[in-house]
Amino acid sequence: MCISLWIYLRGPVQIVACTTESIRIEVYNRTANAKPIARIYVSINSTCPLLDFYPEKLLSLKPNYKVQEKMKKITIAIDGFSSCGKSTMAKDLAKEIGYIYIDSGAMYRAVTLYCIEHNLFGPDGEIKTDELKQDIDKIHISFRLDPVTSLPRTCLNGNDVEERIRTLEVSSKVSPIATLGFVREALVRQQQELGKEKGIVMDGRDIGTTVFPDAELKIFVTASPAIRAQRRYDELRAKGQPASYEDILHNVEERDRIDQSREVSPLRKADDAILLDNSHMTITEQKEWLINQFKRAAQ
Ligand SMILES: Nc1ncnc2c1ncn2[C@@H]1O[C@H](COP(=O)(O)OP(=O)(O)O)[C@@H](O)[C@H]1O
Ligand SMILES: Nc1ccn([C@H]2C[C@H](O)[C@@H](COP(=O)(O)OP(=O)(O)O)O2)c(=O)n1
Repeated sequence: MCISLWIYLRGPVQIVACTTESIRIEVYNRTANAKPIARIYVSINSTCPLLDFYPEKLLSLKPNYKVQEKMKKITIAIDGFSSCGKSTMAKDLAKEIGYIYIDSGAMYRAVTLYCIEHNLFGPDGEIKTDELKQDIDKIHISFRLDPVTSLPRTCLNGNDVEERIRTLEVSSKVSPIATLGFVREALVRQQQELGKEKGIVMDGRDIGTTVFPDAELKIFVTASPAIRAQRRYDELRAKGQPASYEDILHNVEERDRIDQSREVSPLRKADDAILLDNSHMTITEQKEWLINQFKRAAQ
């Protein structure tokens, strides 16, 4: 078993719970303060050794405590099609209300990057499933908080891979990886562990249906494939990464197809999810819309 923790500790630390399955640590201000400024959950499970931790309160530079304090702590699931703005919305909301934000897609992307780097794709793009199964114990995913942006950065076996998991190569290989039952089982367990205490916004494909079926607020986001491809194209160009609109559109459509048709936890709207088509909404408009949904659900 291997445990690695990276966190900027800003105060006294207290281990509040320690079982054979998990350790829960709270970090306090040096000044007397009843509330922890960070909570870290580390799950230890020999069949699922992927580790995650999240310094909760450090996520928010200025969380809107006024909104949060008088409301109940809930779970927010944001699912939907590729590149429609799920993580943008989820991050914006989490910052506003001081919740944990987890990008579950980043976890599938990190497993994909591991496969690329360890030659676990065959010449025709087929996954060497048996070898990946053997290696799954060696894949450690965690989130490290960026001290400048206060947003989580994805780490794979201790290395920051936040940029490398966003390339078109990873995007084009991630959907087949996400169809594998044993990969999904390992990641879903981790995601559920992270959300045990509520106060979390998680985005992905199966959050409202499989990971948190009891979430108090479920959103299902969509936008037209052309608009989604354009958004991803603009993003890659802005980062100075080479991009072809046609390749991205093809990738978006192909991933939609695989995500919707896979056997395990296919992408679908939960019956109790609210549908949002943000094709013609600005980022600010969708943020305001989502905050209103939160206020209603957390009352
Ligand atoms: N309403 C919007 N209008 C224009 N661009 C948007 C909107 N929402 C998100 N974006 C941009 O679209 C791109 C994809 O958004 P992202 O949040 O990464 O999508 P997802 O998490 O669904 O894959 C990002 O560059 C983001 O800034
Ligand atoms: N909960 C999740 C999250 C992502 N996935 C899969 C499906 C997606 O094609 C990949 C990558 O997800 P990601 O959210 O990063 O993809 P986009 O940002 O929408 O392009 O992972 C999944 O199967 N289940």
